[in-house]
Amino acid sequence: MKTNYEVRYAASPQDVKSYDTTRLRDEFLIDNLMSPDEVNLVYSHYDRFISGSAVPVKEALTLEAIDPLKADYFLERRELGIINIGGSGTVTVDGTVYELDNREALYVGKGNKEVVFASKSANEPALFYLNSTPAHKAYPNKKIGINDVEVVQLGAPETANARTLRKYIVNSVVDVCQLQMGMTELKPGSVWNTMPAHVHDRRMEVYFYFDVPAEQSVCHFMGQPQETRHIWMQNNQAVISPAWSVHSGSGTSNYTFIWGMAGENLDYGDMDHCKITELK
Ligand SMILES: O=C[C@H](O)[C@@H](O)CC(=O)C(=O)O
Ligand SMILES: [Zn+2]
Repeated sequence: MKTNYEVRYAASPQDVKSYDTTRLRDEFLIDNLMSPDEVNLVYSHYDRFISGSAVPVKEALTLEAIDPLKADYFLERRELGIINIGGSGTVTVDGTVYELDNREALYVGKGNKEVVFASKSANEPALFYLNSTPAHKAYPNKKIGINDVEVVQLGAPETANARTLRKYIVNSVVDVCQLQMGMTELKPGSVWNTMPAHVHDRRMEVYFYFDVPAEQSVCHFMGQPQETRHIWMQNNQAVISPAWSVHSGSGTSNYTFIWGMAGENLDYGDMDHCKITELK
Protein backbone atom coordinates (compact mmCIF):
# COMPACT_ATOMS: atom_id res chain seq x y z
CA MET A 1 0.00 0.00 0.00
CA LYS A 2 1.39 3.34 -1.01
CA THR A 3 0.38 6.97 -0.67
CA ASN A 4 2.60 9.31 -2.68
CA TYR A 5 2.34 13.06 -2.72
CA GLU A 6 3.89 16.16 -4.23
CA VAL A 7 3.56 19.75 -3.02
CA ARG A 8 3.12 22.65 -5.43
CA TYR A 9 3.49 26.25 -4.28
CA ALA A 10 1.51 29.14 -5.72
CA ALA A 11 3.07 31.42 -8.35
CA SER A 12 2.45 35.03 -9.32
CA PRO A 13 1.29 35.72 -12.89
CA GLN A 14 4.24 38.12 -13.27
CA ASP A 15 6.63 35.23 -12.58
CA VAL A 16 4.84 32.73 -14.79
CA LYS A 17 5.34 35.00 -17.85
CA SER A 18 9.01 34.01 -17.86
CA TYR A 19 8.57 30.23 -17.45
CA ASP A 20 9.82 27.92 -20.17
CA THR A 21 8.04 24.68 -21.07
CA THR A 22 9.75 22.57 -18.40
CA ARG A 23 9.12 25.07 -15.60
CA LEU A 24 5.49 25.56 -16.63
CA ARG A 25 4.91 21.80 -16.58
CA ASP A 26 6.77 21.35 -13.25
CA GLU A 27 4.53 23.92 -11.57
CA PHE A 28 1.12 23.19 -13.10
CA LEU A 29 0.97 19.74 -14.77
CA ILE A 30 -0.09 16.73 -12.68
CA ASP A 31 1.23 13.58 -14.35
CA ASN A 32 1.26 10.97 -11.58
CA LEU A 33 -2.42 9.94 -11.70
CA MET A 34 -4.11 6.55 -12.24
CA SER A 35 -1.08 4.47 -11.32
CA PRO A 36 -2.16 0.94 -10.28
CA ASP A 37 -2.10 0.00 -6.59
CA GLU A 38 -1.17 3.50 -5.48
CA VAL A 39 -2.81 6.57 -4.01
CA ASN A 40 -1.17 9.58 -5.65
CA LEU A 41 -1.86 13.11 -4.47
CA VAL A 42 -0.76 16.62 -5.40
CA TYR A 43 -1.18 19.25 -2.68
CA SER A 44 -1.45 22.70 -4.26
CA HIS A 45 -1.09 25.89 -2.24
CA TYR A 46 -3.78 27.44 -4.47
CA ASP A 47 -6.69 27.17 -2.00
CA ARG A 48 -4.90 24.10 -0.51
CA PHE A 49 -6.61 22.00 -3.14
CA ILE A 50 -5.56 18.33 -3.34
CA SER A 51 -5.97 16.40 -6.60
CA GLY A 52 -5.26 12.71 -6.78
CA SER A 53 -6.19 9.19 -7.69
CA ALA A 54 -6.65 5.78 -6.11
CA VAL A 55 -6.48 2.67 -8.30
CA PRO A 56 -6.94 -0.49 -6.22
CA VAL A 57 -6.05 -3.58 -8.28
CA LYS A 58 -4.36 -6.30 -6.19
CA GLU A 59 -5.65 -4.96 -2.87
CA ALA A 60 -7.77 -2.29 -1.24
CA LEU A 61 -6.15 1.13 -0.72
CA THR A 62 -6.60 3.41 2.29
CA LEU A 63 -6.51 7.20 2.08
CA GLU A 64 -3.73 8.19 4.49
CA ALA A 65 -3.09 11.56 6.11
CA ILE A 66 -0.08 12.98 4.27
CA ASP A 67 2.49 15.02 6.17
CA PRO A 68 1.51 18.51 4.84
CA LEU A 69 -1.89 18.10 6.55
CA LYS A 70 -0.36 17.65 10.03
CA ALA A 71 -3.57 15.80 10.84
CA ASP A 72 -4.34 12.47 12.52
CA TYR A 73 -6.46 11.42 9.56
CA PHE A 74 -7.01 12.78 6.06
CA LEU A 75 -10.49 14.24 6.58
CA GLU A 76 -9.87 15.75 10.01
CA ARG A 77 -10.23 19.27 8.54
CA ARG A 78 -11.15 18.45 4.92
CA GLU A 79 -13.93 17.36 2.58
CA LEU A 80 -13.46 14.99 -0.35
CA GLY A 81 -15.04 14.40 -3.76
CA ILE A 82 -14.54 11.10 -5.62
CA ILE A 83 -15.54 10.29 -9.22
CA ASN A 84 -15.00 6.77 -10.59
CA ILE A 85 -13.96 6.72 -14.27
CA GLY A 86 -13.08 3.00 -14.34
CA GLY A 87 -14.73 -0.34 -13.57
CA SER A 88 -17.14 -0.83 -10.65
CA GLY A 89 -15.71 -0.32 -7.21
CA THR A 90 -16.49 0.49 -3.60
CA VAL A 91 -15.53 3.27 -1.25
CA THR A 92 -15.93 2.35 2.43
CA VAL A 93 -16.24 5.33 4.74
CA ASP A 94 -16.00 4.46 8.45
CA GLY A 95 -17.59 1.08 7.71
CA THR A 96 -20.35 2.24 5.34
CA VAL A 97 -19.91 0.76 1.85
CA TYR A 98 -20.75 2.94 -1.16
CA GLU A 99 -20.84 1.20 -4.53
CA LEU A 100 -19.53 3.45 -7.28
CA ASP A 101 -19.99 2.34 -10.87
CA ASN A 102 -18.38 4.10 -13.81
CA ARG A 103 -19.17 7.84 -13.71
CA GLU A 104 -20.70 7.77 -10.25
CA ALA A 105 -19.47 10.09 -7.51
CA LEU A 106 -19.28 10.30 -3.74
CA TYR A 107 -19.04 13.32 -1.47
CA VAL A 108 -17.31 12.55 1.84
CA GLY A 109 -17.63 15.12 4.61
CA LYS A 110 -15.17 16.35 7.20
CA GLY A 111 -14.55 14.14 10.22
CA ASN A 112 -14.69 10.69 8.63
CA LYS A 113 -11.68 8.75 9.85
CA GLU A 114 -11.27 5.92 7.35
CA VAL A 115 -11.72 5.91 3.57
CA VAL A 116 -10.95 2.62 1.78
CA PHE A 117 -11.00 2.12 -2.00
CA ALA A 118 -11.57 -1.28 -3.64
CA SER A 119 -12.31 -2.63 -7.12
CA LYS A 120 -14.94 -5.26 -7.93
CA SER A 121 -12.61 -6.89 -10.46
CA ALA A 122 -8.84 -6.70 -10.88
CA ASN A 123 -9.35 -7.14 -14.63
CA GLU A 124 -11.33 -3.92 -14.82
CA PRO A 125 -10.21 -1.89 -11.81
CA ALA A 126 -11.99 1.19 -10.52
CA LEU A 127 -10.20 4.43 -11.35
CA PHE A 128 -11.03 6.87 -8.56
CA TYR A 129 -10.26 10.54 -9.23
CA LEU A 130 -10.06 12.59 -6.02
CA ASN A 131 -10.36 16.27 -5.13
CA SER A 132 -10.14 17.55 -1.55
CA THR A 133 -10.33 20.99 0.04
CA PRO A 134 -10.23 22.40 3.58
CA ALA A 135 -13.65 22.25 5.29
CA HIS A 136 -15.12 24.15 8.23
CA LYS A 137 -18.21 22.00 8.77
CA ALA A 138 -19.14 18.29 8.65
CA TYR A 139 -21.74 17.72 5.94
CA PRO A 140 -23.25 14.25 5.36
CA ASN A 141 -21.69 11.84 2.88
CA LYS A 142 -23.70 11.50 -0.31
CA LYS A 143 -23.47 9.30 -3.37
CA ILE A 144 -24.23 11.11 -6.63
CA GLY A 145 -25.41 8.76 -9.38
CA ILE A 146 -25.78 9.63 -13.04
CA ASN A 147 -29.46 10.56 -12.48
CA ASP A 148 -28.63 12.99 -9.66
CA VAL A 149 -26.38 15.28 -11.69
CA GLU A 150 -27.42 18.57 -13.30
CA VAL A 151 -26.90 18.34 -17.05
CA VAL A 152 -26.17 21.31 -19.32
CA GLN A 153 -25.68 21.16 -23.11
CA LEU A 154 -23.13 23.72 -24.30
CA GLY A 155 -21.54 24.86 -27.58
CA ALA A 156 -22.31 23.81 -31.14
CA PRO A 157 -20.77 21.55 -33.81
CA GLU A 158 -20.14 24.62 -36.03
CA THR A 159 -17.71 26.02 -33.45
CA ALA A 160 -16.29 22.57 -32.58
CA ASN A 161 -17.28 22.93 -28.91
CA ALA A 162 -20.50 20.87 -28.57
CA ARG A 163 -20.31 19.25 -25.14
CA THR A 164 -22.35 17.89 -22.26
CA LEU A 165 -21.52 19.33 -18.85
CA ARG A 166 -22.56 17.36 -15.77
CA LYS A 167 -22.52 19.01 -12.35
CA TYR A 168 -21.92 16.33 -9.70
CA ILE A 169 -20.73 18.10 -6.57
CA VAL A 170 -22.31 21.55 -6.54
CA ASN A 171 -24.33 23.03 -3.69
CA SER A 172 -27.66 22.53 -5.47
CA VAL A 173 -26.96 18.75 -5.52
CA VAL A 174 -25.09 18.21 -2.23
CA ASP A 175 -24.18 20.33 0.79
CA VAL A 176 -20.50 21.29 0.57
CA CYS A 177 -18.13 23.71 2.29
CA GLN A 178 -16.23 24.84 -0.81
CA LEU A 179 -15.61 21.93 -3.18
CA GLN A 180 -17.28 21.84 -6.61
CA MET A 181 -16.79 19.01 -9.15
CA GLY A 182 -18.26 17.99 -12.46
CA MET A 183 -17.54 16.29 -15.76
CA THR A 184 -17.63 17.68 -19.29
CA GLU A 185 -17.80 15.35 -22.31
CA LEU A 186 -16.97 16.60 -25.81
CA LYS A 187 -19.19 15.33 -28.64
CA PRO A 188 -17.45 13.53 -31.55
CA GLY A 189 -16.04 16.16 -33.91
CA SER A 190 -15.96 18.79 -31.16
CA VAL A 191 -12.59 19.58 -29.59
CA TRP A 192 -12.79 22.90 -27.69
CA ASN A 193 -13.73 23.00 -24.02
CA THR A 194 -14.59 26.15 -22.11
CA MET A 195 -14.58 28.40 -25.16
CA PRO A 196 -15.29 31.32 -24.80
CA ALA A 197 -12.73 31.00 -22.01
CA HIS A 198 -13.15 32.60 -18.60
CA VAL A 199 -11.36 33.40 -15.38
CA HIS A 200 -12.85 33.43 -11.88
CA ASP A 201 -10.61 35.34 -9.52
CA ARG A 202 -12.63 33.99 -6.59
CA ARG A 203 -11.75 30.36 -7.30
CA MET A 204 -8.93 28.15 -8.53
CA GLU A 205 -9.65 25.10 -10.68
CA VAL A 206 -8.09 21.79 -11.75
CA TYR A 207 -8.91 20.02 -15.03
CA PHE A 208 -8.31 16.25 -15.29
CA TYR A 209 -8.36 15.02 -18.91
CA PHE A 210 -9.34 11.40 -19.64
CA ASP A 211 -10.88 9.25 -22.39
CA VAL A 212 -8.33 10.84 -24.73
CA PRO A 213 -7.99 8.24 -27.53
CA ALA A 214 -4.60 6.57 -28.13
CA GLU A 215 -2.19 8.74 -30.17
CA GLN A 216 -4.27 11.89 -29.50
CA SER A 217 -3.61 14.80 -27.09
CA VAL A 218 -5.24 17.90 -25.67
CA CYS A 219 -3.55 21.29 -25.88
CA HIS A 220 -4.53 23.15 -22.69
CA PHE A 221 -4.33 26.93 -22.56
CA MET A 222 -3.55 28.79 -19.34
CA GLY A 223 -2.30 32.21 -18.25
CA GLN A 224 -3.81 35.67 -17.99
CA PRO A 225 -6.20 36.22 -20.93
CA GLN A 226 -3.78 38.52 -22.75
CA GLU A 227 -0.69 36.44 -21.85
CA THR A 228 -1.54 32.79 -22.54
CA ARG A 229 0.71 29.74 -22.52
CA HIS A 230 -0.06 26.16 -23.50
CA ILE A 231 0.59 22.73 -21.99
CA TRP A 232 0.22 19.58 -24.10
CA MET A 233 -1.74 17.08 -22.02
CA GLN A 234 -1.84 13.30 -22.36
CA ASN A 235 -4.61 10.97 -21.23
CA ASN A 236 -5.12 10.88 -17.43
CA GLN A 237 -3.19 14.07 -16.74
CA ALA A 238 -4.45 17.08 -14.79
CA VAL A 239 -3.49 20.75 -14.76
CA ILE A 240 -3.74 23.37 -12.02
CA SER A 241 -5.40 26.66 -12.97
CA PRO A 242 -4.68 29.62 -10.66
CA ALA A 243 -7.51 32.08 -10.07
CA TRP A 244 -5.87 34.55 -12.49
CA SER A 245 -5.64 32.04 -15.34
CA VAL A 246 -7.87 31.00 -18.20
CA HIS A 247 -8.39 27.23 -18.49
CA SER A 248 -9.52 25.99 -21.86
CA GLY A 249 -8.30 23.24 -24.13
CA SER A 250 -8.48 22.01 -27.68
CA GLY A 251 -7.97 18.34 -28.49
CA THR A 252 -6.80 16.53 -31.59
CA SER A 253 -10.01 14.52 -31.03
CA ASN A 254 -12.90 14.65 -28.60
CA TYR A 255 -12.27 13.65 -24.95
CA THR A 256 -13.77 14.08 -21.47
CA PHE A 257 -12.53 15.94 -18.41
CA ILE A 258 -13.36 16.42 -14.74
CA TRP A 259 -13.24 19.95 -13.36
CA GLY A 260 -12.84 20.69 -9.67
CA MET A 261 -12.88 24.08 -7.98
CA ALA A 262 -12.50 25.75 -4.61
CA GLY A 263 -12.28 29.24 -3.22
CA GLU A 264 -14.38 32.19 -2.22
CA ASN A 265 -17.91 31.21 -3.17
CA LEU A 266 -20.19 28.36 -4.26
CA ASP A 267 -21.69 30.12 -7.27
CA TYR A 268 -20.85 27.90 -10.27
CA GLY A 269 -21.80 30.73 -12.65
CA ASP A 270 -19.44 33.29 -11.12
CA MET A 271 -17.13 33.58 -14.14
CA ASP A 272 -15.66 36.51 -16.05
CA HIS A 273 -15.79 35.57 -19.73
CA CYS A 274 -13.00 36.59 -22.10
CA LYS A 275 -13.87 37.84 -25.56
CA ILE A 276 -12.41 35.31 -28.03
CA THR A 277 -11.03 38.02 -30.32
CA GLU A 278 -9.20 39.68 -27.40
CA LEU A 279 -7.20 36.63 -26.26
CA LYS A 280 -3.46 36.88 -26.74
O1 LIG B 1 -15.70 27.14 -14.00
C1 LIG B 1 -16.20 26.19 -14.65
C2 LIG B 1 -15.32 25.28 -15.35
O2 LIG B 1 -14.26 25.94 -15.97
C3 LIG B 1 -15.95 24.21 -16.27
O3 LIG B 1 -17.13 23.74 -15.71
C4 LIG B 1 -16.19 24.66 -17.70
C5 LIG B 1 -16.43 23.49 -18.61
O4 LIG B 1 -16.42 22.36 -18.22
C6 LIG B 1 -16.70 23.79 -20.05
O5 LIG B 1 -17.17 24.91 -20.35
O6 LIG B 1 -16.45 22.91 -20.90
ZN1 LIG C 1 -13.62 27.75 -14.74
